[in-house]
This record gives sequence, C-alpha cells and structure tokens, in this order.
Amino acid sequence: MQTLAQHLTSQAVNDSLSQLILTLADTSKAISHAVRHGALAGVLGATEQENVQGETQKKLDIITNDMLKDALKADGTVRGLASEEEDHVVEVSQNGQYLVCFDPLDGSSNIDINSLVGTIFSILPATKGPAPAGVLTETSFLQSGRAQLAAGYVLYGPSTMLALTTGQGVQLFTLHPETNEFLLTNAAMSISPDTQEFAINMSNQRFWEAPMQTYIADLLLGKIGPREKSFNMRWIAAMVGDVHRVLSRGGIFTYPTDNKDPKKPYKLRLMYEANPMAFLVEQAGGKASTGYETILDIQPTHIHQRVAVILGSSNEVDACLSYHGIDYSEEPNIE
Ligand SMILES: O=P(O)(O)OC[C@H]1O[C@](O)(COP(=O)(O)O)[C@@H](O)[C@@H]1O
Ligand SMILES: [Mg+2]
Ligand SMILES: [Mg+2]
Repeated sequence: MQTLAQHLTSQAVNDSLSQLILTLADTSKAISHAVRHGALAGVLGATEQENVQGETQKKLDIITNDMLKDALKADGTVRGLASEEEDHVVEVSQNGQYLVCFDPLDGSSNIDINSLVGTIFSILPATKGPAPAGVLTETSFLQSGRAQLAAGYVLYGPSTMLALTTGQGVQLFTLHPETNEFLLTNAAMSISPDTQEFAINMSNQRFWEAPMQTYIADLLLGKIGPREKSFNMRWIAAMVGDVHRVLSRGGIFTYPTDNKDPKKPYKLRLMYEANPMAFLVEQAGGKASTGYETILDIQPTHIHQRVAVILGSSNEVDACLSYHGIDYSEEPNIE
C-alpha cells in the first residue's frame, strides 16, 4: 500500500505543497492520539472561553487549534492561517506560499459522548489574494473555493482516516495503528449519483424555508409521495462524519438556512467547512450548493462567514435544488 508521501510523489504534487500536506497529516496523528486518550488525559469538557462566534470552546478545540498553529508555524511554507477558533487571521511566515484555513475539531458536541470528530483543512495560494504583495490581511484569504490547491479532513473514528484532494480526485488513507503511517486504502472515492439516504437536523424543521420544508416532507412520504421511493435518515452531528458517509456510500447532507436565530441564518462556516468539503465532494463526482449558488463559486466577504450547505449525490442535490426558486407564497392550486 502506498504511503501518503509516495502518493503525493505519484501525483506530482510540488515539494512545498507536499511538505505542507504531510505536516497537516502528522499533526492529525498527534491529534488522534490526544483524542484517543480522552478522559485519561483530562482533555474532555468545556472551557470558560467563547470563540469569536460566541460558541463555548471545548478544551480539545483549543488544544487541537494550538497543535495545528504550532505545526504550521514551524513548517516554513505557510504565509498565514485562519481558524474557526481564532478571532483574526494569523501571520505565519513572510516567505510562505500558502494560506491554510482549518476547523481544528469539527463536531465538538460529540467529544464528551465519545462519538465522531475530525479536523477539516483547506489550502489556498498566498499570492492570489486581492491584498497588496507583502501585506497579510483577512482580505488575502477571501478567495473563492475554486482557488483551493488542496483540501481534506481527518476523521477520528474507530480508525483514523484522511480524505484528501489536490484536484486529482479524492483519495482515502487509513492510519496504521502500529506503524503510525497513513496508507492509501481507496484511490478514488466516488459518490453515487442516486441515493435513498438524507442527513439533516430534523429538530430545526419548523425554522426552515419553504423549499426545504417541502423537499424533506416529500422524502418522508417515501413510496407514497412524489419521489416514489423510501428514504433513510442519518445524523452524526459532525459534518466530517456525515460527509465521510456521503463519500463512502452516497447520500445528501444539508444544514439549510433557518430562522431559529434571525441573526444567524446559517450554521456551517464557508472557509473551514463548506469550501473544503465542497471541493472533496465535487472531486468525487457529487455536488455542493447553498440552494441558490454553487458553494465553490461563492466570493467570500468574511473569514468567519457562514453559509447554507446542501451536498452529496448529484441527482439528489439536483432534486433538492428543484424545490428552490419556486414561489411558495401562493396556495397550491388543488383541482
Ligand atoms: O448541533 P447540530 O445542529 O446537530 O449541528 C451539528 C453541526 O455543527 C457542527 O458540529 C459545527 O462544527 P463545530 O463542531 O466545528 O462547531 C457540524 O460539524 C455539524 O454538522
Ligand atoms: Mg465544524
Ligand atoms: Mg470546530
């Protein structure tokens, strides 16, 4: 089986980008180790702190953020980083070629129940940002998802897995527990175009917009509804776990717009969650949209920007999108 390093060479990924990906992978091994020690290492539970988005930080949110930050600072290829757990972008090295955006620990609410969590990362070029050369500002990061050079996630589950794209399909690596080496276990992840499985937090149903209400209602009607087939539902409460399932066996995953808190109509973050996952999903033959716009085409306006997300099996995403853009304000014409 190919190691991650051998795989990057076989894909002719340039030396500096390979080095950065290997640094992220090595750090994720250390994170996997910390996560596995859980209560034994006293790393479970929350802190008294909130992040810039007003969310209480778990101890592991801070520990994993610091681990990634330290590793990226030592790497030498990184110009700057942006993290879900950092208020502002962090300047790293004047000579760095890359910007790294990451969610150090996705699925924080799963930590204390020993369920799936993961790390999500996105690598952008440092030179293409709209800011003047030599100046690193938040604006340098505001590039569309199409500019990503690589993206991936590491899932800390029964086994630790790395899903990676450098724009040449999606490859899956499994961390060998004895040799501590990521080995290629799926050379071409591919999302089936059709599915009978959906993932959504149903408890928010009353807060969704009309298109999502109608779409999900039709899925729930199963064989007797307009879709004429039964659907199964799954919700891991960690995007990284839900997207991994979609990449493994197809499905549709959505965290749609809702009006639960009118000041926060979207949950997932564009730069740390939606963009890297959309890159992986498109590279595996799937689709990723907000309902109205392709995620990778969004021009970001803010590093901590949030968006609605609908991604997965291409025909099912299309089916969901067909409910959008319809005027639901008029009563249906029942003959
Ligand atoms: O609490 P909910 O509504 O189930 O939301 C779960 C969603 O929130 C997230 O956990 C947000 O990510 P963080 O844990 O990194 O804040 C997603 O991974 C997941 O899809
Ligand atoms: Mg997250
Ligand atoms: Mg997180």
